[in-house]
Amino acid sequence: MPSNPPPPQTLVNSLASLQAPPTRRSIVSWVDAAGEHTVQLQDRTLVGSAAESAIVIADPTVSRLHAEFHFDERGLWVRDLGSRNGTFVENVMVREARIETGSKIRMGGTTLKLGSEMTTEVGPQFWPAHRFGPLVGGSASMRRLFASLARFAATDLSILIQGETGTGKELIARAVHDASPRKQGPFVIVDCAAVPDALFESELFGHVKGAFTSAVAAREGAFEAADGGTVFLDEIGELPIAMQPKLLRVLESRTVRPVGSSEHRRVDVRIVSATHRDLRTMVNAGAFREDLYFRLAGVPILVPPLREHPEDIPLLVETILGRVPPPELLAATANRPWLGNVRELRNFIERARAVGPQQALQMGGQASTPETTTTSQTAEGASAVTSALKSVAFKQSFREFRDAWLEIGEREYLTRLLTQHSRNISGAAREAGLDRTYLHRLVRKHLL
Ligand SMILES: Nc1ncnc2c1ncn2[C@@H]1O[C@H](COP(=O)(O)OP(=O)(O)OP(=O)(O)O)[C@@H](O)[C@H]1O
Repeated sequence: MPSNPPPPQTLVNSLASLQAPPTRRSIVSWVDAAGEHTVQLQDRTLVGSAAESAIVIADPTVSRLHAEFHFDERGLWVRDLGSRNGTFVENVMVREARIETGSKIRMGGTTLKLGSEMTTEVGPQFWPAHRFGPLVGGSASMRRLFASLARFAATDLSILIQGETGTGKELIARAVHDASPRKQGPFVIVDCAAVPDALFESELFGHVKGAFTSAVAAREGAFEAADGGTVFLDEIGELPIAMQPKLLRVLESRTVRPVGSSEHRRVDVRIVSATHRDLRTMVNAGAFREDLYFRLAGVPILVPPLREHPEDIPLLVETILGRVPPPELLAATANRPWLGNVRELRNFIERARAVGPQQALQMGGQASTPETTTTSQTAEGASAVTSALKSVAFKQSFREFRDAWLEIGEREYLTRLLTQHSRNISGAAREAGLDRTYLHRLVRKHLL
């Protein structure tokens, strides 16, 4: 593994070498119950309502394996696979037909429009499986994401993961590390939202004994601890502006200088960072350095919110539950906004395990914003807990029951604590006897 810093031009070149010259590709666009979609066609592209299809159409009038697009030397074809409601090209029912840019293809009640676009993408556009390491997802957007992760994990390029809270950014960072040649090396997480400004430099680069008053012993920073592996900079948008040039210098020189030391130490790390913010708008607002942004975003990855790929919910529920979910649980997860994304879905499933889907729904799993968390809601939460306890379905193991109730109790405690302290984390942590960093994590975990 190269330990010397790749100069920016090399970074650009190595990215360019992964890209093919622009070519024209066929795309189809459609609107269904899950929203608007555009997908690039491969040599053979299966279309249906089954989650395993390359193009998944959320429409019950579309058969699970409805039709196939395929190319041959004469052009692009659509072939009906014996679907229930048929495939139509310009309103004529077809078994197989050649189609061209602009053609309208109707499958059941959904119309797909054929278009084209210039692209430089190479490699498999869709990951062939519904899993990538610990991540699950069979939707087109997740399988496209998995294909990018697989492709870039093998490189040493810096990856910037952007997505709403609970979309799986940390899990993605781990999956990238595990799929990379550095997988035997360490994976070190720095939660930039939880590090006090004064300790940032020491947290990242370490310090020598006596570097500052509380430095009673030398301490290794995250970069040295991750030597040979990956540093995951979570919530990178919270990195104080004063730290940004220091981080940039380390990324450029691939050396760190612990606080209080004059010695520069060489480190060999891969950087993966994540944020729920749009760093580009922060750059425009002067809150984030443009040069650092480009250093971090060698490969920008956008993780879709759960509401944009609701077809993945059943698979996620099954994975979280560890077995085929009962129909009433699946029904309870449908048509909800899931503002807290997969984390909120996980919390909901854990509550539903303890009290059943209906009670879990009544207890409210939706993310509440600071502005909307009121004392009356807290009281409602408390009575919901009390009534939920009365109707516990003692179906699961003791361990599952206990864990689910701990979650409920934890959330209730934190809600009251934060309300009492007007969301002042330091004050709340003091009263609760918790470390501020830990409280911060709990608050994020429960979407409070
Ligand atoms: N695609 C997925 N497959 C399986 N589990 C997932 C997936 N995405 C997220 N999760 C689960 O959802 C929860 C939240 O994921 P994670 O902590 O990675 O989100 P995040 O985007 O980093 O959140 P935050 O921005 O709040 O830190 C975790 O329990 C994680 O295991």
